[in-house]
Amino acid sequence: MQISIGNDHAGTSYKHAIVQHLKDNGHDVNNHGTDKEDSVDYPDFIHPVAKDVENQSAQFGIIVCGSGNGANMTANKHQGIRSALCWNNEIVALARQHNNANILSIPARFVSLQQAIKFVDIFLDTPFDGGRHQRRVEKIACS
Ligand SMILES: O=C(CO)[C@H](O)[C@H](O)[C@H](O)COP(=O)(O)O
Repeated sequence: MQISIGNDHAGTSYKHAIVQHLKDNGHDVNNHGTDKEDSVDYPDFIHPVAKDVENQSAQFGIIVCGSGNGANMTANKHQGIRSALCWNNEIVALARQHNNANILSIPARFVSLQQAIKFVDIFLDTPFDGGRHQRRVEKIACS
């Protein structure tokens, strides 16, 4: 599966571990950085991930910053994006099952690395339920 990933300086260490985990599990990864710990502006590294998912050059995106909020707000500015800020396993699963989320936003300063990697696995392994949720998801997009 083609996955795009991006992060700010608060998410760099988690990003590196997540990229390795994804590659170990046979996924292709577009890493949009940042790859350093120097302070950066998260929109610069999140917009490219959202564009990849929006133009379907990646099936899913993973974005990582300190609280997850700024990255999530940035990604959701893109028309075709449903980015979910998640902080426990159930919320990750529901983001896929009920909201057909295509980007996972991880709050690196508030969850452990082990939790973050588990969130990625749940996100990629959980299908959208469709049904009544499809009707609701279609109403999210503003015309
Ligand atoms: O998007 C954020 C805030 O909503 C992220 O948490 C950033 O990583 C955070 O703002 C960075 O803060 P810093 O003090 O500049 O490291």
